[in-house]
Amino acid sequence: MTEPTASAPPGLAVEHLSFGYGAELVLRDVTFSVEKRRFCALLGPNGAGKTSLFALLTRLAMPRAGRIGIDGLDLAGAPRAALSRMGIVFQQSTLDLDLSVRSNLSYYAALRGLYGRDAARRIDAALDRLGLRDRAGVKARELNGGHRRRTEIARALMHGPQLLLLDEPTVGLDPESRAEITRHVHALCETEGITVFWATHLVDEVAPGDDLVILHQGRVLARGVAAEVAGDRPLEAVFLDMTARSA
Ligand SMILES: Nc1ncnc2c1ncn2[C@@H]1O[C@H](COP(=O)(O)OP(=O)(O)OP(=O)(O)O)[C@@H](O)[C@H]1O
Repeated sequence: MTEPTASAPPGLAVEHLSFGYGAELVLRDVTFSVEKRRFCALLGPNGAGKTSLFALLTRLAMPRAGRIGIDGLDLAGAPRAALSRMGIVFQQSTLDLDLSVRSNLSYYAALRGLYGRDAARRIDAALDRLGLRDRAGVKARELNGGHRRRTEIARALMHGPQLLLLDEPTVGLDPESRAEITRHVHALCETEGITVFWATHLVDEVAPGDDLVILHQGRVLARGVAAEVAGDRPLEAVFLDMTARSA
């Protein structure tokens, strides 16, 4: 995790961000940055503010204070250009269950202004990336939870984003599918060279070499490489201690 430099802006920069739904703030002076092509886990218990932060990153909500940079672009100043660099997987599934995997991707491609051969090529590439080519014709309703999530990740990558945001993408999955999706996205980060920002409340989804931001009650309690944040103790114990201490 590095501070921004003039030559290489971070994939994601969050600076002094504050936000609340009413009088009370649910994000307070949140600051961190993620270097390009890194996997960063946003780890926080229920109610920490993870989904609220995602709402700000995707401009579904506006901050009270602070700034968000995407690949060197200011999200408030150049929202279209900044958003076009992002792929997003929300916590709640947004697949049309009555459409096939391919049709779900085609529909989304059209929304992104992608048609014809270009769209077909991108869809095939996205299906291959997520190991879904043999399920292209299957209705989303007939997929298991893990394959539905993979379809959403494939869809989020179709327009070639530099930054992939995932809000608790393994919620509701069985342990095997959860481990598989977590592994898959870590691999994508390496092979595709994209920056990944992954929200979770589950410590076992964080690899020792990942960047890590621990969020609790709207505040950043720790940030850095996960192994360094953990030190010589298991990350789970450090996380539980930190969140209990600040409660
Ligand atoms: N629409 C809303 N109106 C008012 N308060 C809200 C709203 N959405 C969230 N909150 C509150 O904001 C705080 C942060 O919630 P948020 O959903 O961002 O946390 P989270 O880390 O994503 O939690 P979870 O893992 O449970 O989804 C919580 O106290 C929550 O009750």
